[in-house]
Amino acid sequence: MYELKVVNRFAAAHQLKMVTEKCENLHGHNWKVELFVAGEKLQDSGVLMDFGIIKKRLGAIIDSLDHKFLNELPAFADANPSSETIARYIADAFTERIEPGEGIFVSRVHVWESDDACAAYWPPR
Ligand SMILES: Nc1nc2c(c(=O)[nH]1)N=C([C@H](O)[C@H](O)COP(=O)(O)OP(=O)(O)OP(=O)(O)O)CN2
Ligand SMILES: [Zn+2]
Repeated sequence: MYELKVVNRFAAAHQLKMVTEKCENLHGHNWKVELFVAGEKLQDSGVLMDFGIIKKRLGAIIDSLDHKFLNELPAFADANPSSETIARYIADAFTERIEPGEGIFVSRVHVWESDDACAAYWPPR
């Protein structure tokens, strides 16, 4: 099995209900996202998938979050925009962009809310 990781970042605002009182106030973070894709078989070129393609697809997803008020996005209509649900959203959105026959899957997404706090999501397979 091979696993690749690409990294991206976004800035956004959110409010979190039912976590701690201070989190209910409107505030923002500079999130860091690490997306992992995995697969068994390399292409003839010796790569699992070109990093450039993965970065471009992740970039489009990050654009949907960057400089947004996350609570207002349809993706978080039913869920607090926590680092956990952001990681799940990114994993699901990337999985939708994988084309048949590409032979990869999203193995993990890390979402760092600060330098010392990170949520990891492993999509079910
Ligand atoms: N499991 C999670 N816990 C918390 C999340 C989360 O997404 N998942 N998010 C928050 C809030 O976003 C909050 O803004 C972060 O607050 P806090 O962890 O207190 O961060 P600080 O930068 O204020 O760090 P301190 O160490 O408390 O100064 C909360 N929890
Ligand atoms: Zn926060």
